[in-house]
Amino acid sequence: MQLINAILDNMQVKDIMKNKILKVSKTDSPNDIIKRMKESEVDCVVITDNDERKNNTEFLIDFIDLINIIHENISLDKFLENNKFTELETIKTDDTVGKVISLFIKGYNKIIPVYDDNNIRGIICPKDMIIFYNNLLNKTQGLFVNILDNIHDAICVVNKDLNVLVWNKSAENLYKIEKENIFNRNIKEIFPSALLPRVLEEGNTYENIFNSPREGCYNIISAKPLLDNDEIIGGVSCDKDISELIRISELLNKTQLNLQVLEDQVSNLNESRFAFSKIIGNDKKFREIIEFSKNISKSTINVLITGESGTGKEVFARAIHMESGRKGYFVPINCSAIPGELMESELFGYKGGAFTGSSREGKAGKFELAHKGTIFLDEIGDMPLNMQPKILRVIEDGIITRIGSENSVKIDVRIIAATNKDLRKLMNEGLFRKDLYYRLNSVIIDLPPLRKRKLDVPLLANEFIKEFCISYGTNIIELPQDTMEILINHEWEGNIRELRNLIERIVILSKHNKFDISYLPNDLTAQNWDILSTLRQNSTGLNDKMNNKEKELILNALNNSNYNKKKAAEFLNIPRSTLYFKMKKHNIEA
Ligand SMILES: Nc1ncnc2c1ncn2[C@@H]1O[C@H](COP(=O)(O)OP(=O)(O)OP(=O)(O)O)[C@@H](O)[C@H]1O
Repeated sequence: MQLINAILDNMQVKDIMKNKILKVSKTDSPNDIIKRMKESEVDCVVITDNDERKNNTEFLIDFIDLINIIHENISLDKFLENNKFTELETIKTDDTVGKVISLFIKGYNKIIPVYDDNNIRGIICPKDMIIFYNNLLNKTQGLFVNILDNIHDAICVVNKDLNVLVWNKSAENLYKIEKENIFNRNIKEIFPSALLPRVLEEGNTYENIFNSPREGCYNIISAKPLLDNDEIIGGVSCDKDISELIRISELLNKTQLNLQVLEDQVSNLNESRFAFSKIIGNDKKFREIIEFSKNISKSTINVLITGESGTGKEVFARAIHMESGRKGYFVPINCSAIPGELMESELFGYKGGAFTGSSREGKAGKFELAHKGTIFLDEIGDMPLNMQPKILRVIEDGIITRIGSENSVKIDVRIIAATNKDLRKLMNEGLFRKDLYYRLNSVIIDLPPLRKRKLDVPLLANEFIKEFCISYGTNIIELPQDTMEILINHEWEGNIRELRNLIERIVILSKHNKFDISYLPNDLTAQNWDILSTLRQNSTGLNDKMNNKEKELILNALNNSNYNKKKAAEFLNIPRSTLYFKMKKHNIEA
């Protein structure tokens, strides 16, 4: 109704009035006027003669008035004298249509003349108004149906007898019932357990009730009674189709589950990759170091790992973290790789907008990231002097403050530092703080260089061969004994890293051919030339010895048989043709 009123109040009388007006004189005969009205197809006429009884100089009479005049056999003039016009309502061209409608609603049922500057400009007939109003109702009803059909939720309206009055397109789709098949039918007949009968019976509102009308179809229903002056005149329900949501949520659950499984697998993989069990080495001293490291893993004691480059310091640090069972991350930071001026922000982070170019949200530092985990300060010997007291403070108080922030954060981080430098020497040179050194070295794990556990070389080499052959998809290659000897005797300044890189090179070069000694880098073969030549010499000597022995045996057989080749061949237990061949090979005259 509000919508109709708004439409009516936005239309002016001049938009709907009839402006075809037939003007007649009061001296004209009523029969003649009726005839002209028919010809002109108008419902009423305007009598234009001046009359002092009215302000208006024009009067309006309609078809019925004229019939009465003829019936009563009086003149038009007499009819006008009877003052009937005082009963006519008047209206102006720019009045709202709403004003006209309210006149008719109040019971007025005659033509309304429309005036503008005291002149009749048009008329409004009750009959036309009924048609206009009816059209308007139909249009607004169409508009409502259109609106309802475009609502994503299924809407159902029933009257107080539970007969369906409204059933929108979404309801058709959701319940697979066409409007024509449900209109005016009792909702209970179609949905015996529908919510609306309960709503009308109890007068209660229900919200967000879960419902699954058929397999794979899920919805949430809200329903409330429709009231007119506290009297229930029907009910409306609104059903949200959440089948798609449920499907997506099931999918999400499944995906989450898969993700969890994958995450578990990855973390198992990672864990096992870095576990102590994956550290290769049978050297007695080295095994003792592994055992010792395992034992201190569970504590939170700070650890300093020393050893030449490539001896496995990071491998040990990761294994200690893994074995410790700490839930946080293992966060490695290479102190020699970070410029001094960035070190503080890398380690402690910064508050948003702390300095030019810093991100607005700020950034957590490595210490924060390692909360409940382990931070690995690799190459600690390269830690700038000005940073060392700050590291000491974190070790002592477990507190960090982001650059630019006034708030300190308490963290729980296990510290493992590593170095291939002599920290004592650095201390003596004033490049490393004593207090920091003594804080870091609660436990020292000193890893031996590879040249001090030479017997682990074949073990490591074969493990790396397996690893790279698998990752490059080649057949597992076997290193000849002489090559292995070279590897065992090599100095390995780069330690395990150098060995690992070399094996990778060999595997790549051997991909399409068999392994060849030339695949070893020149410096390695040059360094080990002595071993190589001894090995070669040994193998050449054997061949020569065997050849000499063969010649000696053949000459003996020939001498004993007086150079009778048949007898000599029989003696040597070889075919005569083979004897001839071998005599030729050893330059023995026949
Ligand atoms: N015992 C081991 N078993 C198997 N692989 C090892 C072992 N020790 C080291 N490695 C491998 O050797 C390489 C070097 O190890 P790592 O980075 O731990 O050495 P590092 O002492 O930390 O070196 P740097 O001092 O240069 O940082 C890595 O590829 C690592 O996987």
